[in-house]
Amino acid sequence: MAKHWADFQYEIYLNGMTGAVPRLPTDLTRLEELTERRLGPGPVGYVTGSAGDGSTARANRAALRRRRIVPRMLRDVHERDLSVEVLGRGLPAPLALAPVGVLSIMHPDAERAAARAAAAQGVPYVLSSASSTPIEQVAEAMGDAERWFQLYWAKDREVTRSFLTRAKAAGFSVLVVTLDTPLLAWRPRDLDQAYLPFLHGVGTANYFSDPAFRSGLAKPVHEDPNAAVMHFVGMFADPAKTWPDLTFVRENWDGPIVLKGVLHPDDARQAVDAGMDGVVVSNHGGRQVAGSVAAADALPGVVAAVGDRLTVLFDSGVRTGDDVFKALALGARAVLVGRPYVYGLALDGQAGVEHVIRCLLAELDLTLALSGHATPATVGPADLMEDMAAE
Ligand SMILES: Cc1cc2nc3c(=O)[nH]c(=O)nc-3n(C[C@H](O)[C@H](O)[C@H](O)COP(=O)(O)O)c2cc1C
Ligand SMILES: CCCCC(=O)C(=O)O
Repeated sequence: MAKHWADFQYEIYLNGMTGAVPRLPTDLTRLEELTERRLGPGPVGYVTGSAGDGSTARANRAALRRRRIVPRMLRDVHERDLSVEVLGRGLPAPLALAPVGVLSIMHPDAERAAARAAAAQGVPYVLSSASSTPIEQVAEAMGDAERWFQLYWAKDREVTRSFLTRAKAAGFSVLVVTLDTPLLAWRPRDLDQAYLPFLHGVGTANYFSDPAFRSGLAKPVHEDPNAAVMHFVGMFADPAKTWPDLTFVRENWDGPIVLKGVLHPDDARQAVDAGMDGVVVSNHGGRQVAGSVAAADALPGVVAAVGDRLTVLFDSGVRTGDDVFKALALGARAVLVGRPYVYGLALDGQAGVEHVIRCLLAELDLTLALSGHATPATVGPADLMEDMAAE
């Protein structure tokens, strides 16, 4: 029998018999406000902030809330199974932790804590290129748990080649190539405080640990750390790249490759032509193009264009189990979640990240059951209706 994630509900109530209540709220939409009070203004602005006036991040939430579930009754949901197959791997649930850089500004245990939490709960951890912990050390913290690597596709080919070699050797299976960040967007919350996390003593240790990166520096990192950070800022991504350049990535990675940040159906079709295995429909949590289409509004078009040829994943704005349900209903195979687990990390380290995963999946399990589904496979557009007046 598959694990019933909803059992977490009665575990919480039973623990309550000894006076214990969860350390963090079980309504994950409340974590942002708590994090605002916990972290310093620089880090909190960086994690909660978005591009421009924040309209894309708000649109992401609105597009999910606007879709309402139409539950079905009497459909035997006694035995449920949330497991899904994604890119040839069996996952216990349709969820992965999104790549998030510089986690050391959120919690001293940083990427190791997030990776351990993912491993403990069995969901894939997607490690950011811009992590504050080197690739190998994250792998070591994870044992043989499922791990994916997110590539910032550098100007310097040798850095990209080196990252891919290191990630492969460290047991990362799926490559996630982020396309939506060829430049860092206009982010007023960071600009108004003149706060660029990489310049505040946390650097991007993953780059600093890389021999190919270091060989591009005029002076060793410890002699001029700010110059090293500015070198990173100038080379971590490459606005000159075009679709044919993907050949290089394909030739240097023999596992599945997923393109993250696809919103237009024609770009999804180009991903097929480029021999890719999947896409993440995402607007980077509203952090890149202000005024962009909401990710959930872009999802059906991408699914219609390539859903039979590529694995379509989704992120941007997922905060609750019913949000995950809605993304599945719109055609996503699985979702990535970003800020909520970072808030969990900031508030309670590894335990906080595990709390977020368990709440999301318990709520998803119950949403499925209460809507008449025993598995994600049966969920589809007929489970949703649109309510333009929804709050
Ligand atoms: C603080 C922060 C740092 C991020 N760093 C990266 C990164 O290094 N690479 C990447 O592909 N996406 C990065 N993202 C975007 C996430 O992977 C993901 O697309 C986004 O957070 C999803 O939206 P959500 O936060 O609403 O769940 C970052 C997001 C945040 C909030
Ligand atoms: C250099 C880019 C860093 C991380 C990122 O993707 C984000 O802040 O959204």
